[in-house]
Amino acid sequence: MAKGQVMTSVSGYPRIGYDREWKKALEQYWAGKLTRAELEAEMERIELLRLAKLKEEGIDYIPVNDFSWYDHVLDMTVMFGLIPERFGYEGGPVTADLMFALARGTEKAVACEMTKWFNTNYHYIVPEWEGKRPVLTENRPLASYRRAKEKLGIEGKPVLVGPYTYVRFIKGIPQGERRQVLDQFAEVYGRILHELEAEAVSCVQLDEPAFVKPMTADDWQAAQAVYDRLRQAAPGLTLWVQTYFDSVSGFDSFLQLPVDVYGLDFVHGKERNEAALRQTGVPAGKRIALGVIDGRNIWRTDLLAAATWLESIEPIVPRSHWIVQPSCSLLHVPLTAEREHDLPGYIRGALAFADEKVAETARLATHLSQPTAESAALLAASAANVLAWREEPARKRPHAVEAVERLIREAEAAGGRRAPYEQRREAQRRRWPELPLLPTTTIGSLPQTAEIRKARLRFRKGEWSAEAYETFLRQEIERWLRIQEEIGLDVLVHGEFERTDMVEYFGEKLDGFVFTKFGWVQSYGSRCVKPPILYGDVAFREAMTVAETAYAQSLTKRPVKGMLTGPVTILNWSFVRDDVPREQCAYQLAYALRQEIRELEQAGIGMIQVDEPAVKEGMPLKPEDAARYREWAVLAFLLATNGAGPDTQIHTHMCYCDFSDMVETIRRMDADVISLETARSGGDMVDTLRKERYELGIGLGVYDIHSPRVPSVEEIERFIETALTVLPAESFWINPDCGLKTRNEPETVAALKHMVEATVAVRQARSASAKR
Ligand code: MET
Ligand SMILES: [Zn+2]
Repeated sequence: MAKGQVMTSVSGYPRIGYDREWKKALEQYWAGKLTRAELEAEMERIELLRLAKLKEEGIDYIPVNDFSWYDHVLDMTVMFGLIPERFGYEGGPVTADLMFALARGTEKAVACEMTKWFNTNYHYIVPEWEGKRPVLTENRPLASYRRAKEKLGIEGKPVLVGPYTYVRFIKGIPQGERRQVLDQFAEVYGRILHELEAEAVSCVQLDEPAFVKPMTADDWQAAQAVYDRLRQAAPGLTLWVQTYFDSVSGFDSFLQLPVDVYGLDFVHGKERNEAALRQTGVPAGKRIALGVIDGRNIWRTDLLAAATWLESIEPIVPRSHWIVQPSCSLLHVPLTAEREHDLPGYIRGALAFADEKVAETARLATHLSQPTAESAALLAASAANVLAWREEPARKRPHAVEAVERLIREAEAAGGRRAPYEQRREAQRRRWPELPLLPTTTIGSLPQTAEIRKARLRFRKGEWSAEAYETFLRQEIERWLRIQEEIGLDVLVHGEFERTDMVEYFGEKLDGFVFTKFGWVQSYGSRCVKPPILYGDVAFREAMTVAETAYAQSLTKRPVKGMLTGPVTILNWSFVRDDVPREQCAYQLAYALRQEIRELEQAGIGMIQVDEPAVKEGMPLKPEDAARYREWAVLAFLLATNGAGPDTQIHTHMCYCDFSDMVETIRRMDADVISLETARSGGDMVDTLRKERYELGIGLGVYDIHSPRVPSVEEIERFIETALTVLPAESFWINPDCGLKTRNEPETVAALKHMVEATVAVRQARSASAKR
């Protein structure tokens, strides 16, 4: 007997297409190889294909308007006519070219900023506030709804970034005006919803992930006011407010919003959401969208466990009021695991990308609506599959696990740190007595020319032998060593020419990772990444970076810095197994890197950089979870590095990091030298350093590597002088902001020359004034 129909939904679906045809179309259009009409036709084809797919899978609430030509936040900005002055917009419809201009910049106008969408690797275009009232240039959700209906007969569910979250993202709203701005947006959202209601749209989803971030009583009051207005604007429309990526901050307030469906994440932040749900209940008649399938990760769900859990909340919300769905938009996972034939069967069988997750959602709801022998068997098979995966012997490396446990125990007993910094500094000074004050260096990668990329590809495809490839790499290393010496840099690098990507490179050389063929995920605009998959225990196989680094060192008397990617960064830029705690994986990675550091030391490499650019982005969304994360992130870094001798100089590097909230964590990482990106926030950094004395070695990025512009000697000099007002010269290093792989050779050489010239000038000025 049916206990009530359980509905299914999807919050969003990847837009890039099975062969990344979305990316290809965009890039061809930008290159002038596709007309506007051709682009439009291709985009529509891709959009309809995904809708048809969701329909075929039997999803009840099919998202429309989540599809975008670039970024869904930018779509909202365009819809509101929020075009910054510098783009010369004069009102009216916003063309696709103008939209692309905001995202990519033009000769006359710099692009809008881009930033990470919560703690994902998706980046959105940041809206800017210049005081102009938002308007409705075009009801885009309505247009998407009509397209789906006319072309496929689908009654789609328009998805929009909700007003509260959208306004929270706008940068430049003056203090104290946020409420008023929110009001203006509430009016425009009201019009959109009103028009959707008039079209007889049955249901609209407003995404409010900002509700999982800290929310004060005032914040909730503001949110309540907006939703009251939306309710008035469209009294008969089913309003669905969707949260994800963590638990809602303020469950009671959330449930007071005058909407019909409350969407909650029951994967990330599950314990808190569940406890609140059990405690508070759900107002009678309201429906609840239950995100029980992990939308962020790539593993299959134990559907039997999910069904059992759902049944446990039946006393709180009747089954007929459930909507089952993935925990968030599927934008963050690849499209299908079906084509990954090169992976071992036991891994492929454990994977669920977007399409598999959609199928899981449907399967779960079918069983819950009307259990049959067949549906029950499918659920049982799913549970058996997950169990087998958990027990799969090929994932287990007991020796590594044991060694890691031992290491942690030792670290805990000994405090985890190396010899005291002063002692290390002395040992390092003795090792490199010739190192001048304000040593100059780079962050690791040097320009990756088309020729280098071609060579790597040829080698990968088997067109080049290992010898031919190695000869090529050696030539390139040698050529760049000479260039660096000639520029006059003090600490040299080999250049990372052998690496396509700083995480992939290590993943390929460690046990415990696999790589997909088609597992692309959108990172920003047309750019897609293919994250490695950490599927089992990680273990060191053999030296990963010694050959190139030692070769570089053999060519010069100056120190060559070895380059490793840190444990937390490898973790945060991969899809990670979810059957053991994340920190466990971080420690295993750390142990493998620790062995690599040993190998480097034995090969005579004395300076080793362990890059951790992604520490900040793994930070939990809730402040109350941050301390634990910092704790294990620091421990992972220490486990990787604290085996190094006192006269080995450990460097680390972070870009994308707000030094002021990271300084304590950075200090505890105890690296001898950290290099930070500063050029774009130079002033702030200096301010922070004034307040927060930093005792260990620190390199400040003295120029922005994201732009082709070559900085002048004078401006670098000025920057160094300013920094010297807050940093002791003895601990200050000079470097660019980040790696140079995206820059070309002439601009790199010119910029580095200026950097060295500026440093020399500062050194001379100091010794002159010291003599006086
Ligand atoms: N060593 C790396 C490089 O120079 C660090 C990059 S941080 C994103 O490319
Ligand atoms: Zn960097």
